[in-house]
Amino acid sequence: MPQIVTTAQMRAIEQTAIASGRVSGPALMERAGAGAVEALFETWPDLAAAPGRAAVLCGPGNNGGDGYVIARLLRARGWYLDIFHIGDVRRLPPDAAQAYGLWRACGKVHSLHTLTRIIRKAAPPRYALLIDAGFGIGLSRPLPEPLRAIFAAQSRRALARRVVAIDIPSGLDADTGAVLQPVDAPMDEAPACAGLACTADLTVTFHAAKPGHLRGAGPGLCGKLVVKSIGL
Ligand SMILES: NC(=O)C1=CN([C@@H]2O[C@H](COP(=O)(O)OP(=O)(O)OC[C@H]3O[C@@H](n4cnc5c(N)ncnc54)[C@H](O)[C@@H]3O)[C@@H](O)[C@H]2O)[C@@H](O)CC1
Ligand SMILES: [K+]
Repeated sequence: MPQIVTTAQMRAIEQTAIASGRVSGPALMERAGAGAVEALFETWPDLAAAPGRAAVLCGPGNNGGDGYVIARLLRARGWYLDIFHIGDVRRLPPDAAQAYGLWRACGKVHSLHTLTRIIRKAAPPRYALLIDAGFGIGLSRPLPEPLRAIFAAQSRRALARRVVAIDIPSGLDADTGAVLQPVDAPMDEAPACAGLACTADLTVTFHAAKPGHLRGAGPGLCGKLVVKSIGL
């Protein structure tokens, strides 16, 4: 596997593999989800031994699809899952929609606003794990406000004991390592405190690291970086 690929190179590698008929998009997504679960249990064996409760943030693209695969695999291992979808599930792209459909045979999906209400309560539930499958290499603009409030709360460890980011922490540009800043972002706060990006303890990426994991704000937001093969 190469050590670093840009987002354009990653998309080209995936498209070539899919076009050759060697693998399908949904199969790649299954491999990504399985790789993420493997990495998190390798990193935290205590979580493999004692299933707990996890919150999964699922975004509007294929990163969200990875989240639905992971939720299904964790449920099969005895975890309780609270799934929060960012956006409208009816607009998911095809591979992610398929992963969503398979999850819906196992459990419910809540809107992101439900989690916003939970974090406003005096004593929010502390999840064993927060899974950030919000945005991956397709992030194109600053994070929406409700998600920023959730990541700001998590920067105070208010929500979960551990955070795993799928492919890249949401809010971080995978090519540049920059945190995308909205015009109303507070200038005097660090990106994590302002919720402009997810601060992870573990980031699981696929095939190869992306430049943004290793540059700029990347190392500070990714935590431990694990690269998993998806057979490309
Ligand atoms: N079959 C596949 O396509 C596979 C995809 N993979 C996963 O898919 C990811 C890439 O998927 P996508 O290209 O769909 O990209 P993303 O899932 O990162 O998100 C793209 C979507 O989010 C929207 N968006 C971007 N920034 C936003 C913001 N700030 N607020 C609201 N909406 C925003 C875009 O308009 C687009 O609809 C990878 O990072 C990886 O996690 C892996 O599962 C491997 C297989
Ligand atoms: K992510």
